[in-house]
Amino acid sequence: MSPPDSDLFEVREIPNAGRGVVARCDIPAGTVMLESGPPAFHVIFKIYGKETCGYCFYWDRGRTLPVRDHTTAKVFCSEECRESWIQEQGKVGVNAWLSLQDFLRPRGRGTNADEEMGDGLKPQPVEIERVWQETERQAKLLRVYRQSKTPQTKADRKAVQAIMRKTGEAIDADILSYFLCGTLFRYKEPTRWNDEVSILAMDDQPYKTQKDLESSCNSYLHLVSILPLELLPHFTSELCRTLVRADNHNAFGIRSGGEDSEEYMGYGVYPSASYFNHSCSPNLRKQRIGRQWQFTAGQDISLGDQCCISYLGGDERDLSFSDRQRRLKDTWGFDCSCERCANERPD
Ligand SMILES: C[S@@+](CC[C@H](N)C(=O)[O-])C[C@H]1O[C@@H](n2cnc3c(N)ncnc32)[C@H](O)[C@@H]1O
Repeated sequence: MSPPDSDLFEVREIPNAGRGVVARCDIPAGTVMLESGPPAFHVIFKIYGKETCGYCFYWDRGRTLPVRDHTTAKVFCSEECRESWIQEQGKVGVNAWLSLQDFLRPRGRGTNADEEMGDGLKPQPVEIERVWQETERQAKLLRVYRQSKTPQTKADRKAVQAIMRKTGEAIDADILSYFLCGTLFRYKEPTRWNDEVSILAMDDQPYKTQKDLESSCNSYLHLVSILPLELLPHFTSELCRTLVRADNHNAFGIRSGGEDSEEYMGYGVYPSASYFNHSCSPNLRKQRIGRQWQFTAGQDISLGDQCCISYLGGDERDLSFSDRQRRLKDTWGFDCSCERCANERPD
């Protein structure tokens, strides 16, 4: 279990910023430092689902793409991408996406991506634990119900129906997709899950509101009720909780055009790219090329320098010290300790 390593950089502890990437040698501007490979797990929001290639994330200015798979509701820019997607998902994966689509289709079930997730305080760890424990209790009933070969008691059936009724009002296609993608990753790549995902920086308070927490718990119950039985033992509340905790600190936005483009189509976690800390004057540039991110030295970097990207969007880099600090705290939950902030911090 170790972070990525290369001839150009190593991952080290950085004062006040956890681990970070440090140059192992002098690196000339323009050097490609890292290509991340595809995301371990990601989501393309439902509203962009018909316009974004399910494999390579190609987006043609909102036009519908030519290759459509009606059963899984995925679209692709080419037959080749469709074939690659099918191969990557495997039989179990394709079946799982079919089950999800069957669940979503009849009721035109939607997305909360752009919806107000409600006001209120961030749930604290104790409250998060309580809600997930209650959810797990309900999930156990659902699992027994689905796996049981013997007829259920009337009371059990009623209990299961009550759970599904309760959760049925609040269905979030985006969280469901994200959880399913993460589940398939762990199912297919258990070693990478242990070595790369479980060691990422995790957020202990990842839910913005109580409603946000409930959406996650409901999505877990929905998937317990519909996933192919083969996947069920691999799909746990612990997995869902890790996916949410990891995405808050590590996800990269998947945008349509350049890095700062307006169309925010989804997000993904790329473990090898998760060790770049933020700087308000970054020395790396990042660019999404299809399914992966490429990180390039934006200037000459000296041996021992920390290699940083910017977590802020285009114009945000011009914000004042206090506005940048607020933005990073609100969105990412940390007090920026980069060199520029240290220099601009009023005494
Ligand atoms: C993608 S991770 C970067 C790697 C992380 N430092 C680690 O130890 O795994 C993002 C997290 O790193 C920390 N971080 C990144 N840039 C920082 C900065 N400029 N100042 C303080 N903390 C920072 C924050 O905790 C943030 O949520």
